[in-house]
Amino acid sequence: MLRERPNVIVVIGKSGQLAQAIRVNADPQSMVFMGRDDIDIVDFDKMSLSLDTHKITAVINASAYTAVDNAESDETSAFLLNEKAVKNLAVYCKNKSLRFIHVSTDYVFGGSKGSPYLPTDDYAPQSIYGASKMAGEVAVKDILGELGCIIRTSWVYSEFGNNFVKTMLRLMKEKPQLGVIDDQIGSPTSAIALAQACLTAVEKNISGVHHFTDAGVASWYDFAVSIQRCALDNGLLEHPIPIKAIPTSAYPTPAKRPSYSVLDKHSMIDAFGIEPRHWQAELESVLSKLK
Ligand SMILES: NC(=O)C1=CN([C@@H]2O[C@H](COP(=O)(O)OP(=O)(O)OC[C@H]3O[C@@H](n4cnc5c(N)ncnc54)[C@H](OP(=O)(O)O)[C@@H]3O)[C@@H](O)[C@H]2O)C=CC1
Ligand SMILES: Cc1cn([C@H]2C[C@H](O)[C@@H](COP(=O)(O)OP(=O)(O)O[C@H]3O[C@@H](C)C(=O)[C@@H](O)[C@H]3O)O2)c(=O)[nH]c1=O
Repeated sequence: MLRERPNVIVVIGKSGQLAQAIRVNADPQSMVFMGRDDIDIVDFDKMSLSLDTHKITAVINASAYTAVDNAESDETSAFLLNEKAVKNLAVYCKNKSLRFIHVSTDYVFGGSKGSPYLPTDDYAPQSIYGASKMAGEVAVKDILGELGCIIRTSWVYSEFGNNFVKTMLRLMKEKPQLGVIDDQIGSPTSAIALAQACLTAVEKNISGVHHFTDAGVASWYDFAVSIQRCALDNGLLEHPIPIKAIPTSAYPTPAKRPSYSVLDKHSMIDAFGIEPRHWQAELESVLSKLK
């Protein structure tokens, strides 16, 4: 006897930070995770064949080209994944009347506003990564209109994959001292909290552009100092090293990053009914899992 296929939410991405965080948050029976070995989202026909094997209620796109500095010399790959693949997913969702939750970044903004960016503020990406993510957002808006949901977030970290927290912990073990930029301001965000927001967007049928980050504001230097303090408190590090606050000019990188990219979360708090926790509380939770 043929068993009826269950309805599932498809998550594009498997080994990335957000994909793994969604897996921790969600009912495994109702989710299918598709990494790059399972689906070719850059080719519409191949992608459709893979998606057609499931009975889908919604698609969450947790995939992206996220190597900010590498994107400066690999624009083609960044746009393939952050624009073309997003277009493909949006068209598929439109054709099948599926909900599409897409995740974007604070790096679509320029950084000169000086007060928290609203979901409706103008784009001014400073990097190829930011420009490619902007192109993906524009595609979702054009193709799906108010049927799509874009969640912009920033400075994501977790116990999974690669991120600033893990880089800092490694460098704090290897180096006698560190210099960390203190004139780029944003909001660190736990992937676990972001995953919950993505699932809430599906559950509550939320559409439009919303900002989700942890509460509070920090420079990368503030974040590094807190990482070291928490890691010493819970035994992840044995001894402190000096951390020097440095200007952006003292840490040259291929990609330019916004000097200020705090995101205004009011529309998200109203629509999602989520009150984000402060980033320092989230940091303690994540570091306790790394012990
Ligand atoms: N990391 C951050 O600081 C921030 C991230 N964001 C956004 O959040 C989202 C999630 O980011 P995050 O979890 O950190 O990303 P990661 O870099 O941790 O993971 C990237 C994901 O993209 C998938 N992927 C990469 N290349 C391909 C490909 N060719 N085909 C299919 N899938 C592919 C990977 O698939 P696989 O599972 O097969 O490895 C992986 O699951 C992204 O949209 C990102 O732009 C926004 C702001 C900050
Ligand atoms: C390693 C290191 C970095 N830095 C600086 C460089 C940079 O300005 C900042 C952050 O460095 P990273 O390269 O780890 O982070 P970066 O890749 O810029 O992180 C970004 O990723 C993408 C995907 C996003 O969408 C953004 O929201 C943001 O999280 O810290 C130092 O000042 N000292 C250091 O020792």
